[in-house]
Amino acid sequence: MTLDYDIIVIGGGHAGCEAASAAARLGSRTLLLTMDMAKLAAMSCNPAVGGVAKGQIVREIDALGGQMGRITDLTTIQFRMLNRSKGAAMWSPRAQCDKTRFSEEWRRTLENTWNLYIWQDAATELLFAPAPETNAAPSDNLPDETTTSFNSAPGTISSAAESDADSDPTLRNAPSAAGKLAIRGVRTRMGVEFSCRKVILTSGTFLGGVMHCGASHAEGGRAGDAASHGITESLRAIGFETGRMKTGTPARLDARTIDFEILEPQYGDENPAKFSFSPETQPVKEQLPCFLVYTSKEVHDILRTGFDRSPLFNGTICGIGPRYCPSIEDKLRTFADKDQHQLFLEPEGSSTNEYYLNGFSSSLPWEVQWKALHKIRGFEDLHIFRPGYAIEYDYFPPTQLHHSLETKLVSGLYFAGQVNGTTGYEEAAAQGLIAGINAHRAMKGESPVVLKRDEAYIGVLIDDLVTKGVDEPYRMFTSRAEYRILLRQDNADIRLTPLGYKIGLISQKQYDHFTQKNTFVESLISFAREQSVKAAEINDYLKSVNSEPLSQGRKLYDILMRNNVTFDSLQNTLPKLRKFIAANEITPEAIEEAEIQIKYKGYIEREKFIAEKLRRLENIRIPENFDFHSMQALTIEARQKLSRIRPETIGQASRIPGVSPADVNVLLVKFGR
Ligand SMILES: Cc1cc2nc3c(=O)[nH]c(=O)nc-3n(C[C@H](O)[C@H](O)[C@H](O)COP(=O)(O)OP(=O)(O)OC[C@H]3O[C@@H](n4cnc5c(N)ncnc54)[C@H](O)[C@@H]3O)c2cc1C
Ligand SMILES: NC(=O)c1ccc[n+]([C@@H]2O[C@H](COP(=O)([O-])OP(=O)(O)OC[C@H]3O[C@@H](n4cnc5c(N)ncnc54)[C@H](O)[C@@H]3O)[C@@H](O)[C@H]2O)c1
Repeated sequence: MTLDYDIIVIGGGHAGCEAASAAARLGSRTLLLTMDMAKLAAMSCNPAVGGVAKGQIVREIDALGGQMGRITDLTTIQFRMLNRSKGAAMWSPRAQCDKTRFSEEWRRTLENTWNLYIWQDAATELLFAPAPETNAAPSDNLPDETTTSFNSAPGTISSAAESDADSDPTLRNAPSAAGKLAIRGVRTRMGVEFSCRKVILTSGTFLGGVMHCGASHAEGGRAGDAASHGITESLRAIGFETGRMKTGTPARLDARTIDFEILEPQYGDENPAKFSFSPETQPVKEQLPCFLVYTSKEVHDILRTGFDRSPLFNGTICGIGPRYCPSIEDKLRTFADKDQHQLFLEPEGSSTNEYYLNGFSSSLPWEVQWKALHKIRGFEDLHIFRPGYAIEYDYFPPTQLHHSLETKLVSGLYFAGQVNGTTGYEEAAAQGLIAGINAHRAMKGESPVVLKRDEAYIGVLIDDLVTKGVDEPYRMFTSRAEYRILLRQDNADIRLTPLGYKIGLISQKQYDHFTQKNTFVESLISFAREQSVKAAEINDYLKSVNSEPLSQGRKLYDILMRNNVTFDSLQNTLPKLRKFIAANEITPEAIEEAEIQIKYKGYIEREKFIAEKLRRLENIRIPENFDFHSMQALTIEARQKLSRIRPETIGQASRIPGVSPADVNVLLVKFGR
């Protein structure tokens, strides 16, 4: 018996859950095939969402109509806006989550998504067929009449998506049939064969997973889960490149055995914000503290006694590890002169005694971890639920993907998440969302959504992956983005919600909420532009915030451009401002947005100008099958790299490592207008 779906998502992690949710909500009959449905969107490592640059990604996911922000809000136990003291471009929301409730909330969401079916099993083989000459038309995608379906109800597609797709530059032309093979189905460990038109592979750290703790090593996708075999082999057999990467996690500790009285607490924000732009979630009400603890020379000395048995150092693990989330043994090597490292002790939930020790990731023998941890102040009587371990797994170099996240070798096959060499829940979820959207759009014969580098961190992430590839687990940083002032967490909705609405993921209600916020922002900015303020009215206030007093009246707008001057504090001084805000019921989010737009206007305009100038290169397309080897004027290295990556535009070609400005000029002479 064969079961048929439009789209099959393999893996119910952060990427797979977003992919399945998006594809089904857009109208594709979707199957989420995952090894354990009790662990949907499981947080394999730290129970936190967001942080520097990752928080911006979560806001973007939410603005496009994804779920991660909403589910984080529903399960937050501590919220902090990191980098508040820096400029708005650096503000990064971060939430500590209740790990169990996060996963449960995802399960509730997916189980109640129409058009989405879950099957608990392991995919062991991908099934291929010869690719049609061109991308299949929607009518070719009807299920085979001879196959059996659970439910034949057709999905609905937003009409806005269909009418506007071609006029929106974000929705680029679909790649034509991506090679000689097309995906046609999946076979599972239980021997079930599913047929489908699209597959999104999101199997995370599970492919060929091997876990290490000292000399002990065992197969597994993460602690408590089996590894997954068969997929890598079936892809390698048809020409995919694969590699090995590694990552690690720290010990989990029993709160009953920690002396919290002597530890330094770290509380959440007094007025916590939240991730989702939707009014349907609220900021966390009752927060739990994290705690700071510190290693010492004594702790380091004990850890060093295990180095010869650390699989990271004795050659047992050869995969490439994350430079930016190093293990404690890596830190001792890199910073050999430091006698102390700060660690964060984070609760894993509100109804568990389990604590996560952020910064102490390790694969040292468990007894070395145990002894060293007992020397940390506050941990003298510690009980450890489980020691830290490292894991090695297969990934697929992401230069094998189009920007749509469809593979270049197999039409209809998409990769998203850690299988693409990234690390982090947020990076995975973002890719899952885009792959889900694009697999659905390809089903309908519509062009893929490709976000540009000046539109979203998600655009930067995917462009970096497919253009530059990865030589270590890729995590997002603000420094990876050229246009940080444009890509702020506060304006993710302005950047992306119109697109989310257009493609059909943002509801009318949410869109109306968004337009209302914009109206508030604009009216407040206009008010500030129009209102003059007399020196006598405001000088006392200005002195109180260490700002130069006025010698004559000025527009409110000009005063707001100064440091330390905020709408909030000005409301007490200027009754007309207070009345305007109250009469128009302007929300705190809109006030904050208006203030950021006023304060950063000059910077924002400068970045927009540069982005516009450089966009010219993004719009010059390179023909799909162009023979770069025929261009003698290019360096040999450029010819090789361009032939391998096959950039779609001159902008993308210019970002490929090894393609010089001189090579770009050669391409411009050939293809420039
Ligand atoms: C030990 C460890 C430490 C980590 N440390 C951190 C950290 O501190 N912070 C952080 O952000 N990230 C960390 N990561 C990585 C983080 O877990 C991933 O980046 C993130 O979960 C990736 O999401 P994903 O959806 O790509 O894959 P995963 O979350 O790994 O999900 C993969 C899913 O696919 C399913 N699956 C796999 N193979 C198959 C198959 N053949 N058939 C059906 N289903 C399948 C699995 O059951 C699972 O549900 C760590 C991971 C591990 C294991
Ligand atoms: N192997 C992996 O895949 C892996 C392993 C570990 C971490 N990570 C990722 O890296 C991130 C950790 O990186 P990070 O150290 O830059 O943290 P972060 O991005 O969460 O926060 C940035 C900074 O905020 C500060 N901070 C404040 N409170 C904190 C708290 N309770 N916990 C942690 N930091 C806090 C720290 O100074 C930290 O450096 C995780 O959020 C995770 O996404 C990935």
